Amino acid sequence: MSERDKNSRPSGDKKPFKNGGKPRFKKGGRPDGRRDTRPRDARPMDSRPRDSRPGKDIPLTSAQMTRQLAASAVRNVRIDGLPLETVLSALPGYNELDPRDRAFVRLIAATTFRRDGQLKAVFKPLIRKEPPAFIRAALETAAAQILFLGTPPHAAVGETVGMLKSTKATRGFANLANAVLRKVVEEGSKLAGMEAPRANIPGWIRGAWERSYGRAAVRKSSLQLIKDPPLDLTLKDSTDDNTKKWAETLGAAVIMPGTVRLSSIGNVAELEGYTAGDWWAQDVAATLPVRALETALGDLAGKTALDLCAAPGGKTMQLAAQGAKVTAVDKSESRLARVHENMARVKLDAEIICADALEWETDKTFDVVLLDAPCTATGTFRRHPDVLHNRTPKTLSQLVKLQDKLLPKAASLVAPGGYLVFATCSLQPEEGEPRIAKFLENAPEFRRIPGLALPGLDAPDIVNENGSLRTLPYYLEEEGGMDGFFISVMQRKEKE
Ligand SMILES: C[S@@+](CC[C@H](N)C(=O)[O-])C[C@H]1O[C@@H](n2cnc3c(N)ncnc32)[C@H](O)[C@@H]1O
Repeated sequence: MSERDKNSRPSGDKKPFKNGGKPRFKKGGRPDGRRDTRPRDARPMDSRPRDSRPGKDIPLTSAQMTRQLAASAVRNVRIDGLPLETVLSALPGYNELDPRDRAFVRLIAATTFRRDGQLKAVFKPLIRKEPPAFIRAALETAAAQILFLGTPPHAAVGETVGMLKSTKATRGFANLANAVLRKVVEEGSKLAGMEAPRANIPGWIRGAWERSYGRAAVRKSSLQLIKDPPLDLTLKDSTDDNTKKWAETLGAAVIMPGTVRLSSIGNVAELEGYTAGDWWAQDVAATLPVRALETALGDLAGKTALDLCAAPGGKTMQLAAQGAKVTAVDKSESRLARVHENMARVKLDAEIICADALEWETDKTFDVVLLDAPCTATGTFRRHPDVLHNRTPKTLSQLVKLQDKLLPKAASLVAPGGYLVFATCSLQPEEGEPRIAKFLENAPEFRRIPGLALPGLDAPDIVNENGSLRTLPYYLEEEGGMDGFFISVMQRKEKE
């Protein structure tokens, strides 16, 4: 064993997973004993189970590697509470895979999250003692391939068992995995079929949705979770003629003027119009905050607009395409890099500022302030099923507190007579109406603009009893659904 391997092996513990698969060094510490001071999402994530012993490992084949990466991704999303994309790109080996293998790893992990409740139901009668988290993830990802992705069972079982055998720390679970996965091949379809798709939504989230939107709405929405999501494109020129032209060019459906839909995501950068900057990818629901503003104002051309929390820039592009003079603020430098890229590609201008919105100071006020607030993003589960598994009631309450601070700050930057839009891509009721009610209690200079019509969108019940817009994932059901969004438009009095 090399010096490095000796150092990375936690001392005094010879049995694999004695502690349930948790890292054997102190939380926040590193195997060499020094404290890792980097932020959690900046630390490298190991694709191996954390207490594996590299010196004894057998090299993985590429097929085994894809299974190991998928299982590691599922485990790490659950344990570290980070987005799947962040976890994947931090896994050693992932970025070096060819694009097809990368897509397969992502598909396996996403399908595991989409089918969470059904997979739990499959394993319940098959596993007596809960295995460590990585082993559990390896079993679930293998079952997702067998039951939902059409992978030949012998390949899914063989590669998973081979992958477990290759590492000393997981070798002891290879026989168990082999036996359990063979049962999955025999009985899995029946067991999965007995569980309703709504069980794929974690209980605490499902309960909140059912209380707010009713059981039927949640059942219908859960059917969107198990489907491949479509791809919506927002057109820079949103006229009817241009919308029809792009629908024909791309073989897409018209969802509303300015939005066309392709039935699957594919490689966006290869589509006609991407390089020329004629459109950008954006779910139709995410376009509604700016469309609601347009309805309230009539015309955005020449108005000053502040897009607070702007990255990656979907709404900045919309505002600029409508002729507004846009200032875009976000605190994430890496996400703002995407705003710069996007604005350059679509050939639109905005002043782009990297700052914490709560601390950012300016003498200016704006005709329009759009606060697309940081939120749990549970409304985006069609494209990001991991959001249902890396959020907790604690993260929800932290985000609500942040929203309660950001709203008055955004309001302070609205000119007299100007408009304030609050939006979240969340289905959690706490991240919608109660935030507006709380804000308005202390801001009598603002009033709601209720019941905004959205021309051309064929989704009923979009305006709630308070006049806010609330979209649910099963709207546009036949066409592939839409993200869950909450949107409220308010206006500041001319004189106070
Ligand atoms: C929902 S996303 C915004 C999506 C964006 N409006 C769009 O349409 O593409 C929320 C953004 O808020 C940013 N953010 C979170 N807290 C912030 C803060 N205190 N100040 C500024 N930006 C913040 C995050 O970096 C993230 O980019």
